[in-house]
Amino acid sequence: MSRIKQCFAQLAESGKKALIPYITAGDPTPEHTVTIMNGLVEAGADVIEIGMPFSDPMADGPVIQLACERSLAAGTSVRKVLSIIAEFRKHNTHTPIVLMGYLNPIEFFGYQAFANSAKEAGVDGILLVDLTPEEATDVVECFRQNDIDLIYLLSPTTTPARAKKICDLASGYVYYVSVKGVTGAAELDVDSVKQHVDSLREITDLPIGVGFGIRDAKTAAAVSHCADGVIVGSVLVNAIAENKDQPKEYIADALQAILAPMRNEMDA
Ligand SMILES: O=P(O)(O)OC[C@@H](O)[C@@H](O)c1c[nH]c2ccccc12
Repeated sequence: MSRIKQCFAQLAESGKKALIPYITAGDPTPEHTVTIMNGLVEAGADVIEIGMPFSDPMADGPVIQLACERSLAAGTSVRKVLSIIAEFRKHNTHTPIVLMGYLNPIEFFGYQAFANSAKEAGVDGILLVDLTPEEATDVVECFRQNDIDLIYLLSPTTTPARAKKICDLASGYVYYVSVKGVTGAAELDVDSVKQHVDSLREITDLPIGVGFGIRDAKTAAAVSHCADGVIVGSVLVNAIAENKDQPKEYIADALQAILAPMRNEMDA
């Protein structure tokens, strides 16, 4: 059983929901990332979503765009991201890692080579923002061969027919994007999220994670009541930006101070 599947199964058994923080790898520098990841686990992360920095992150708002810039300026490459994950895996073999990114750098690296190296580094899932299900066949095969789960995005405007097609390709979990727009959205309507998640339940048995616009413990808890997991990005990435000149342990603490209350409120 994949690490992601196992994680959601264990959570379901104990009546809990997955807390999935997102950070951009190499932000502010590659030397920071493992320490920050350890902090996220300590604060109660069940899965970690790691972004591969990209120069044109079209689904991202300003907060994550700037994180990509900091990371690229510090020399983060695809290979570097994988070595960061391998480093984390030396002492953590239980937390599933989902790599999030855009197609271009991976196409350049080579899909097969990337999928093989990702597996070797300890990656469990991959979320490629601009991979449409129509184009997916070859790419999907490279990841399948390596038992890497394919996480797909579904949005408020995805039709039921398309959602079904996407869910049939997906494994691990599906990611419901709570709002139309980019990451770091200000407002999220819990009632509308619940309605959409309920209708997705008729299409798929996969766990459903919800992300975009979750920035406080109250919202995280409210969303977790109608989904299987919550994904939290920009509020954490913003805390990295605000503390980027501090020691890495200090940054890790700042992120824990945001994530731990979410964990508490979700489990309450
Ligand atoms: O930042 P937010 O609003 O908390 O949303 C999570 C999101 O950042 C993370 O999952 C993510 C970062 N970049 C993305 C690109 C597409 C979809 C999702 C993402």
